[in-house]
Amino acid sequence: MSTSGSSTGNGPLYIGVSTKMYMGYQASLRWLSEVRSIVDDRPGLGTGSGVQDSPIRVFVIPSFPVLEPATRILAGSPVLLGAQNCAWGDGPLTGEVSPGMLAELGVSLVEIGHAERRKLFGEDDAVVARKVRAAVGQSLTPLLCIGEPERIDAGAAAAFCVEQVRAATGGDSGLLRRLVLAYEPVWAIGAQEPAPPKHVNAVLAQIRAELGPDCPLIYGGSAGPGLLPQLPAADGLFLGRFAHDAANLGRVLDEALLLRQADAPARSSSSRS
Ligand SMILES: O=C[C@H](O)COP(=O)(O)O
Repeated sequence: MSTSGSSTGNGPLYIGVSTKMYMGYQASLRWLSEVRSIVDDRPGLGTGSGVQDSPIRVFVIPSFPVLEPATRILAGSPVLLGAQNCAWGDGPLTGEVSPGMLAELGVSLVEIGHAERRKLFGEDDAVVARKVRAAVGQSLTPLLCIGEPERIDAGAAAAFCVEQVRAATGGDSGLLRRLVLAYEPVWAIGAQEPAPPKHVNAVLAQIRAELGPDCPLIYGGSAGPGLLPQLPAADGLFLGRFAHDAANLGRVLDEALLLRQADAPARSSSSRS
């Protein structure tokens, strides 16, 4: 999946959902079928063959055992398939899933460094960095999750996140260009409400100023309908619980389509100049 260039303002918006471990196998399949219908009902999202031209990149990240049937449910649609984690390689890593196998399955992006992996499964910066390289080595796009653990001011939060990105990439700008960054303040994950838009916009703007325009930067943490229009600094949303009702994903996609339609005249005139 090509991610080149920042999408803020005129590039694609990334709208994705992880099911985490909230759904069983059958429920996941039903949800994926609903997502498929919701996307099919919105021709502005494009088709599977035209995904690189679509103004919106939709992705879903179900549990590992669901990935293979997901490829059939989503076949021909523009929805990209992601995995919630990967190993740092293959071989003697019992119980893990290699990036190579994910690529073989048709997965195009993989979450790395989610706050729950860092906190509950002891993934430190070194492990995250190994996974990022392993994923890129198999042409997967790492969806690198970053975010401050506690409520702190926007400047300190952005500095924390930039350090996480540098640790994950070793400062390699070529690697940075291969990522999608998901800013998820840990304190806003699993909460009633997302982080305040003012905080999110300030953190995203400062991360962007530090890292440059080369990779999409999206927001996650209790996100749902109504949030995206309040986040002009975000290149999209990474949704959890509030999109497990697939109708809410539809609402967010409508908001994303409206935003990109509103941008279209500016985009076409800037492409002429
Ligand atoms: O994976 C998604 C994010 O961690 C957000 O999850 P949430 O919306 O349920 O807080």
